[in-house]
Amino acid sequence: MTEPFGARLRRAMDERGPLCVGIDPHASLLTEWGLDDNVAGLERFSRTVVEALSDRVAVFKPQSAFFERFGSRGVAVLEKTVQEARAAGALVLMDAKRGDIGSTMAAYAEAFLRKDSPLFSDALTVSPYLGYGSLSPAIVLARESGAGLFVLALTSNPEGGEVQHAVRADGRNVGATMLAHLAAENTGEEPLGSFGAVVGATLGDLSSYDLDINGPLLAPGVGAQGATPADLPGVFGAAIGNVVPNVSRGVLRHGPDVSALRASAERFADEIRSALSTG
Ligand SMILES: O=C(O)c1cc(=O)[nH]c(=O)n1[C@@H]1O[C@H](COP(=O)(O)O)[C@@H](O)[C@H]1O
Repeated sequence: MTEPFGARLRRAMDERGPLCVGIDPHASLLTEWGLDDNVAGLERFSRTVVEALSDRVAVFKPQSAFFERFGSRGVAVLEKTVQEARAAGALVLMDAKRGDIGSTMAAYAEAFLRKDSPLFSDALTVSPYLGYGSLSPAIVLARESGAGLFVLALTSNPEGGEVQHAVRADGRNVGATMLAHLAAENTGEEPLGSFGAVVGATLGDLSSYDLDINGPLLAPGVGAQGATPADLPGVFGAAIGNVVPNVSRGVLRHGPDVSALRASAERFADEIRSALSTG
């Protein structure tokens, strides 16, 4: 049986540091890299990022939309990117933010979390806003495959609050409710549960939330969205040890030069390390 995602992630974070680099081939980045905004450019971009960083970052997070915009040939590049990154020793978190009624969610789970699927990834981002229970087919298959999920709880964008801060009849807000579901999912798991939350690094002090979910906290927003590694202890408090900060454009804008990409990722990794030690 495959070792559960949470255990594999914990080891990767301990060995390599917790940085997650996003593979987000924006059209503007392809142009900045001197590449054409087409499938060949997409392929070159993704391969360069994987080759530059797969021996040093804990996790890659390819953003599916940037591949889907090229249709089936873009998805073929995504498949190759996932497979090459995993073969090179990095974990892959597929950022596809899937969410649907349970019976359809089962098919999304098959696409990304069934071990022999062409897009099988170590973990998948999912949206719980059709109700946390609608995610249950993905949770079941993730457990079976030794994969993980990252559930959108408190997102980094300013618009997220209208949904996530909404207060329920029991007085708890929606984001806090998602965190509580995840804590229940991860109960008793060691060294770390496989069911993570997405919690933006841009959100400021989150001490009113219980972030102790015994699972990873994906923290997007570092770099282009304005958060810095030094902000992380103030945002995550005692949960800092389980935070996986994501940087996409902040690193990617340094390409296509491989050593510049590496230097940028190392800088973020160093800043994160010192934030963790002071946090
Ligand atoms: O789930 C995510 O990855 C995500 C959640 C969130 O709340 N905010 C957020 O920015 N993201 C993703 O994280 C990445 C952030 O990219 P940069 O702003 O370029 O670092 C993008 O791929 C977003 O889609």
